[in-house]
Amino acid sequence: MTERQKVLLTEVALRDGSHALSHQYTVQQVEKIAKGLNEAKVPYIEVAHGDGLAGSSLQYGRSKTNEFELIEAAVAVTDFSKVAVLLIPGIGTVKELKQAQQLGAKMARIATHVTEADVSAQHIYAAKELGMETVGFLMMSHMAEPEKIVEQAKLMESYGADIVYVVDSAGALLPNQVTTRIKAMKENIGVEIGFHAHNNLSLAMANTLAAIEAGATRIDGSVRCLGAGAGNTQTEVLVGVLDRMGIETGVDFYKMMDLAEDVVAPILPVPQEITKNSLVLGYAGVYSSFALHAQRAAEKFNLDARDILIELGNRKVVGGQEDMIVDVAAELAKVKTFV
Ligand SMILES: CC[C@H](O)CC(=O)C(=O)O
Ligand SMILES: [Mn+2]
Repeated sequence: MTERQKVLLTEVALRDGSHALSHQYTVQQVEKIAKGLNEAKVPYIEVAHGDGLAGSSLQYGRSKTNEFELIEAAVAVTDFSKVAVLLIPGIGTVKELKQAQQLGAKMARIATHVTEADVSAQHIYAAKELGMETVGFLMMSHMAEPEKIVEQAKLMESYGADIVYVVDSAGALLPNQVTTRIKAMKENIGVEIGFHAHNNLSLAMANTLAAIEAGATRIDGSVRCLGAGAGNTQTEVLVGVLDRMGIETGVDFYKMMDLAEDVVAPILPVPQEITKNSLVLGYAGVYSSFALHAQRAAEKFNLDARDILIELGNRKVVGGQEDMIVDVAAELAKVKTFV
């Protein structure tokens, strides 16, 4: 009998999904969701502020609950799933990484802009020293050609990353662009390859399947697609689709659907959908977590948030440059008063 192709899933609703809830998760909600994911046998559950460890701030949005309490709560209810944390060097530090590891986090995902992998060295070394499975997470991968991504992935591999992810932070990639990126990595790097999608152009599932077909074996999903912008690839749907394709995830399809419907849906302020602002994120290639900030700036300056997002895309603004959102809005408002 031939062995079934396997993919390992990381659930990001308790990290990327935090954006959809304006970082207002409570310990009770995290306990319930993590328990359900554990029972459904999801291999990894990421828990942190939406912008990673230490992201709670005026710039990125304040968390309702200290993320270490949330990590502790997730670890306490999981005996199968491993808890992962995400860290952007410069926002989070080795100190927070150590704290998360001491609380029981087993995987560290170190995220950098796709052309700045060199800033991940210290944090990847530290995560490996702490005995954590370590992922290099190349954000905004639509902004670099496959050759550049390979070069950056090789750097992360050289620092000790066990896995390197292509991250479609803006939900801007088209399936053929995912294929060329993952294929180039597959041909040139020796570690496992992962893929993280956003659904702004309604392509999260198609892009995820393209990534798997091209050789990705680590895939991110989010229950009810909770995540920044239009959210991520919907985990419970992905589990069903992969099963139909004969690809094994080890995740219990019925338990994932029940968790989505009975536990996650009731806590959502509004269902996650492709709104006009999230569609424009994908269209203009803008970091998904900018949508809510752009909406607030639009209200303040009496503008259409789409115009702000398009201009941010023109200027190739990247994660970490949230302060540019208000600057761009102010400039657009000034131009508007002069015409
Ligand atoms: C933590 C920053 C960012 O939201 C990571 C991510 O999920 C992405 O780039 O899509
Ligand atoms: Mn994301």
